[in-house]
Amino acid sequence: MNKIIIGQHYYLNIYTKESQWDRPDKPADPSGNGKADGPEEVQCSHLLVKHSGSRRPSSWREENITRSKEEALDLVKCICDYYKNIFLTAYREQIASGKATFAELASKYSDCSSAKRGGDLGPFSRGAMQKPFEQAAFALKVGELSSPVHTDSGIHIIQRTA
Ligand SMILES: O=C(O)CN(Cc1ccccc1)C(=O)c1nc(-c2ccccc2)[nH]c1C(=O)O
Repeated sequence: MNKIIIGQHYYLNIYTKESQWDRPDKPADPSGNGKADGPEEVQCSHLLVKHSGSRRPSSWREENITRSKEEALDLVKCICDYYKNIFLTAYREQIASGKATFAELASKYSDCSSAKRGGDLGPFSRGAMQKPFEQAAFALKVGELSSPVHTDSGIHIIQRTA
């Protein structure tokens, strides 16, 4: 039987109407979809760099991918820095079109078949992608760029677009 202590504060989630004694460790989700654990669906673009340890070390760019995992990580970091540098130094109108910059990089360098669509993967829910990719994608805010994400397919940079 829970003890009621007169005068002790409790916390009410005004969206889900749930109450709790402990102070919440993250803001309530205003979308009111009843789940405090973020959006149900996100849309992302990504740039995949495969390596010799990838599950399928082949792509539209290169029939037989032999670069090492370390070389792939260096490449991803270099593309990431290049993109962030353009993004940060660009004027407001160019930042508004920053997505096009990401799409250009993905269409040039990504080993994923989505390169033809500037890396766009379309909207997806939890359970659709490899776990490391899903965790990173759902932790991004719209417009944000991930750090390098490792999956069985290779190493990704992910940009959440919606
Ligand atoms: O991992 C594998 O065994 C082979 N795959 C999976 C795959 C292959 C073709 C189309 C889509 C996915 C890939 O290597 C792969 N994974 C992705 C991928 C991984 C995570 C998120 C989005 C795409 N793209 C590709 C691709 O060739 O185009």
